Amino acid sequence: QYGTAGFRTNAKVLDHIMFRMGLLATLRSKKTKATIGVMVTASHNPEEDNGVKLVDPMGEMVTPTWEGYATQLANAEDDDLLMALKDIIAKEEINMSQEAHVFVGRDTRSSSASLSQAVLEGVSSLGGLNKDYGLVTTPQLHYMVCCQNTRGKYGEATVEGYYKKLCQAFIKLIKNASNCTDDQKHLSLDGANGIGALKVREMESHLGKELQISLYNDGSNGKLNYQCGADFVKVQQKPPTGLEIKPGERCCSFDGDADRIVYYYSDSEGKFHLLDGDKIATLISTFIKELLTQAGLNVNMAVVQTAYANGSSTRYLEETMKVTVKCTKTGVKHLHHVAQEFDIGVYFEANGHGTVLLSKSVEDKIQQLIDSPNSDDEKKRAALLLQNTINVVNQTVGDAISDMLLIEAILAIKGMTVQQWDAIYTDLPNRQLKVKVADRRVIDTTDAERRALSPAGLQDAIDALVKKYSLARSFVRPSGTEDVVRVYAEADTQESADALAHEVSLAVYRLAGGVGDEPKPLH
Ligand SMILES: CC(=O)N[C@H]1[C@@H](OP(=O)(O)O)O[C@H](CO)[C@@H](O)[C@@H]1O
Repeated sequence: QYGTAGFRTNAKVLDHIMFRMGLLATLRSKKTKATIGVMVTASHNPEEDNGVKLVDPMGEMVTPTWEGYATQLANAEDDDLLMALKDIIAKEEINMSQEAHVFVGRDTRSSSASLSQAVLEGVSSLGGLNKDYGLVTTPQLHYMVCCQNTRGKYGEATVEGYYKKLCQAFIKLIKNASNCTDDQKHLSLDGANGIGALKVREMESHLGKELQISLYNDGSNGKLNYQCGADFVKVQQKPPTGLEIKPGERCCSFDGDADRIVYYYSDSEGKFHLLDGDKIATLISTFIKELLTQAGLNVNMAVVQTAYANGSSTRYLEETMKVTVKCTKTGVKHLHHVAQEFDIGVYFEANGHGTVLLSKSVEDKIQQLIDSPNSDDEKKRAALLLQNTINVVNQTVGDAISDMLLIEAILAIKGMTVQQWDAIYTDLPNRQLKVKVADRRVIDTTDAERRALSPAGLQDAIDALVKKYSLARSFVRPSGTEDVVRVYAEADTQESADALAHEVSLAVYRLAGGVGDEPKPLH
């Protein structure tokens, strides 16, 4: 039901672009008669400084038409702005006397205050009504927009309401964890020097003693996402700077706007182990599946992944867990929509962005079990656990805070250590690389981006390279957020994954118009 459309630029984003995003959100609100959110936030790449995300309850902002309007407005010269607005109003048949409501949030970068001010001015200039939530995480703004558009059914549209909803559910869940020691209640958290760190601090008083968080990279001196945060940890496959990692201890990293999370630990030999979005999806879906069985509920559940999901996770889910797995294009908007097609859809990108969606009919069935005098104790317990799971989850979008609470609760209830969770299946070694090309649009893909249709010969070259290695898989796709082609490879050993990724990068460089120096081998 929810979608975001990102708008980013490598150049310094000027206030006037933000002003125009305020105009766009106002038009969208008038068109849909719903509240729209605008989040001013950086991308995960510390070099790409500014961005804005539009939170749209109709999920329509993600269609090419509205993305096109965003570009049209952002690029219009001052003299043409009125024309561009009139054009959109006419095409969308927008009734300008309709009220408009826009919620605005921002992250902790020093530029965010003036950028969000520009958004607010854009909204006011078209007569829209705005509410400035100030410093919030992206998923918190999504939550507010949802509460507003469901007239409070989803919760209370305040930051306090968000903490209360999630923490109360977490505390109810954790009551089912017997023999949880203080050690197990401890978590080290890398806040990516971003808004998530501030918000976790704010939330702590609601958690009581049930979860003890040591916060690192809390923004007091480091730079947002720089050598820390979920994306750095996932791509570099190493711990963030600024976090003291003690052997065996459970750690996690948020990204800068707190919509992604990854877990990790280092073993007694100092080897780093990453538990990414695929491991998270596996843990959550297994937990929910067990509860559904205990509650005697037969519902249609699926895990939604992208091509970046580790092959081992897909195999484990399908073959061992007998869970339906779907693969979509990269980008949460794609995963979210596919997850909605199921009674329960657990979706995660490998990078740690994801959540769980539950249909109204499943929620009703769970409530009936809780209310029914005929349910036995086991069924009732399972149904209550499912209900509190639903309440701890932010169903509007992937949310690092909510995911963290759910994961912590599951580990405590199952009495599972991070090592046991990691041992559910073993990731295939993998490598992600980037290749610069003159025009990344020359690469066209199909089959959820797993196969390249163009340029000619590229897919054949990849197929031939993959054949050289065992358990290997590789694909390339143009990034949607950076001017690069991304290369992914996995294989039975790290050396093979690295070699395959390098060879595929060379094929891209040669067949898709690489620029600059030829990619060099990793070793
Ligand atoms: C491989 C990878 O991590 N890709 C990321 C990245 O997209 P690209 O289209 O690959 O640039 O940014 C997206 C938005 O944050 C995120 O949804 C996606 O998963």
